[in-house]
Order: sequence, then C-alpha cells, then structure tokens
Amino acid sequence: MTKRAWYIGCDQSEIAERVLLIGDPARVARLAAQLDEVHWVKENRGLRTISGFHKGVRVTASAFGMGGPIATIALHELANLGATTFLRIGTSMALPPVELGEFLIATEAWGQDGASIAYGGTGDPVPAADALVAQLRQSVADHGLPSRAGRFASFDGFYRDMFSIDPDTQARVAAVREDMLRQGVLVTDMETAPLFTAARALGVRAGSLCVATVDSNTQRKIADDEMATLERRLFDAALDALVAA
Ligand SMILES: O=P(O)(O)O[C@H]1O[C@H](CO)[C@@H](O)[C@H]1O
Ligand SMILES: O=c1cc[nH]c(=O)[nH]1
Repeated sequence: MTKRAWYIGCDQSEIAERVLLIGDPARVARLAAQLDEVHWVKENRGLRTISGFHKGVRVTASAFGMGGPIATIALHELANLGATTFLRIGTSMALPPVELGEFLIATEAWGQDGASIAYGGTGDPVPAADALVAQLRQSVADHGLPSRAGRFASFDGFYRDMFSIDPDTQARVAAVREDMLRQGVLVTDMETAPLFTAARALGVRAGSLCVATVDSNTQRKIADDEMATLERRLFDAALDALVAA
C-alpha cells in the first residue's frame, strides 16, 4: 500500500530522497523558480511542499513555518516516506565573531528546545551528517561565499531567549547570549538542533546551512533587498551540496 504523510498530505511517489527543509512557505515558492519539472504537492496547514530536479537529481523542498515541533513533524513524515537526506536552510542570529551576511554550516547543534528532548536529546550537541558538512564546505567555497562552520544552538522561545521586545526580558536574553558565547555557539535558530536530534533518532542524515541575518547584540536585521540576494545564493549553494551528498 502507498504510504501517505498525514500532515504534509503527500504520498511516497511525490517526494525525493533528498529534501530541503525551509521555514517560510514563500521561500519555497521562490525556490521553485530554480528547479526543473516542479511538482506542487497539495498544500495542507501551510505545509507547502514541492519536488523538482536540480542538475538532473530529484529533490523535495518542504516548508514547515517556524519552530522545532512542526519542523520535526515534517522531517519525520518525509523520513517515513523514504527520504534519507535533509538539509535545513534559513536564517540565523549571529554571535561574535560571525558577521551579518555570512553563511554558517552547522557541524553540530545544541538543543535548548522541547522537540529535541522528545527525540532523545540528552543536552549534548548533536553532530551533523559528515557527508553534508563536507559537501556544504565545498559548495560555499565553489560559490565564493563568506562562511564559517561550527556549533549552532536552537531555542523555542524566540521572544524569551533570543530577542527581547519587552523591557523585562532584556536581562534574560542577555544572559542566554553570554552563555552561548561561552559555549562557542556561532549562531542560534529555532530548528537546527531538533532536526539533527530527530534525524539521529530516525536514522537519516541531516545538515544545516543558514545565513546570519540578525545581530544578537544590536538586533539589527539585514535589509530585504540584501536578503533577496543572499537567499538566491543560499539556494544555489544548498542545492549543489544536497545533490552531491
Ligand atoms: O529563516 P527561518 O528558516 O525561518 O529561520 C529562523 O527564522 C524564524 C524566526 O525566528 C525561525 O524559523 C528561525 O529558525
Ligand atoms: O531565529 C532567528 C534567527 C534570525 N532571524 C530570525 O528571524 N529568527
């Protein structure tokens, strides 16, 4: 019997073994313009998924929105349908010495979130798949992108632990940031660690390539026009790495 994913709403024949996991559904629509022979899966609950070809290799891209719980649902459903290789691409918050506009490759990710616990996280960083790290290093070099590789950390509480918009959270966010700096974290996001932890539990490969778009100290965010250029470069580098891994 053909397997079907409950929330994403696709069946096995609609997805590839190699998957890009993307937060923003609008980003998936823009990625579609860079793929050949695009198939759009019927969208469900904002989970937008497409499959197409890059350099002759079939890939799927699936948007999950924001946060570890739904990102791991997307990975889990696609892994259950036979996907084996997952690359998260998106934005991240920079800690020194990372500068805005740099491309960050996760070698490992440290879960400060709930979904990581659900998938057996012990509180220690979880490594990325070696093959994806190697291909990402090669790809960012081939594309001439400014990059670093190292430790990511992921959180659930964006406005509690990562970014303060209320006076009474400033001290907490600053303390979390100091702790991350002490632990050698390069960037923070909301999904890399739970995805790595779920991938380990499910026996599939995972990697993460993120652009640093927000400064964790000043809260400055990259402008939309610059982000559009960075996003195209992110797609190019990620697709080349994914099909080679
Ligand atoms: O650009 P994306 O991939 O959405 O990533 C980052 O931006 C969102 C908002 O914080 C979170 O999903 C976070 O991980
Ligand atoms: O988690 C993050 C990191 C960068 N930018 C965001 O909007 N969220």
